[in-house]
Amino acid sequence: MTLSIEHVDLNIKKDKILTDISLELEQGKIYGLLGRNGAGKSSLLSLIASYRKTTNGKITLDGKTVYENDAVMKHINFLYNVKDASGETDTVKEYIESGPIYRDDFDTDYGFTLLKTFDIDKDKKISSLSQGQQAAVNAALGLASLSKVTIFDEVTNGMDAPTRELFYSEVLAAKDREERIIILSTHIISEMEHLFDDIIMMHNGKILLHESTDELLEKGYTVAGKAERVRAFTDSKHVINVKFLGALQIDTVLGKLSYEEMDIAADDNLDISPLKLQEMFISLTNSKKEEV
Ligand SMILES: Nc1ncnc2c1ncn2[C@@H]1O[C@H](COP(=O)(O)OP(=O)(O)OP(=O)(O)O)[C@@H](O)[C@H]1O
Repeated sequence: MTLSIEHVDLNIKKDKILTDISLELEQGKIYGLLGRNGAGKSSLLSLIASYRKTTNGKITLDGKTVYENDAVMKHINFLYNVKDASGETDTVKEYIESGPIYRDDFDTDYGFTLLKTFDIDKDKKISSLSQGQQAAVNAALGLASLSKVTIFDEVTNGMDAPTRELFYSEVLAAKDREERIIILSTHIISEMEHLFDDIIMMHNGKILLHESTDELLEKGYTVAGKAERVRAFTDSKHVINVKFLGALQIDTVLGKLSYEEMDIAADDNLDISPLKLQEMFISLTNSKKEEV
């Protein structure tokens, strides 16, 4: 199964929201969709879910057009946080039980198991749940509908740390069990980095990069130590980020280190660590962009 996005533009009135987006997403992978506020993540996701029509270009699942095609759209599930659930009259139980009405791949038993996992009282009204509990119910709906393409747009917002951890485990299990395409858009990068097979970074309505997480993080390293020693070590290198923690300087560098350089770093008491996705994201989405 392949989800293809080909040369997609989205204009709203005179504003160019998305420009020439092309991506190919494969089954059995979790994609981390990253971008600063307003980068265009939700806009792109709403096009994949057929909530909007592309201005140009096309989106297909296994070659079949997604937009206004019920046979394809039923395989795509888009979960996002509802800002105001005060109008919801259903209980959590009724909400989960109505899942199969909307999605024929909905696993009601799994939905109830997830409620227990997330410690949600199924007899409570949706409108009476806290923000984090509503987010957990939303996540349960997305996981329990076994859609081939499952999109979670910042669904962890409001969840506490233990609930987020439980959600991450369920996402990983769902990917392995059903070989889904799972797209997670998030700002909690460092915490979710381990989930992502691939990273898609967006900036100003365009794709900045799409790479496997492993390959991306092999493109550089960080050097930490006494400021003057770090500066001397990275002087002729491609530094994309500099951070200070007290007397410690931490440089993020693109490129590979030779064995000789590693020996020099060790002699200078410098700590060399793998690249961190969050540091890379911050520097790449600064106004002054770097090529990777
Ligand atoms: N209905 C709309 N009308 C006009 N502009 C819109 C509309 N929806 C979104 N935009 C604009 O499109 C751009 C991308 O918004 P989008 O919500 O896709 O970003 P995002 O990456 O999801 O941001 P965030 O991380 O803040 O949720 C923003 O500049 C936003 O103002």
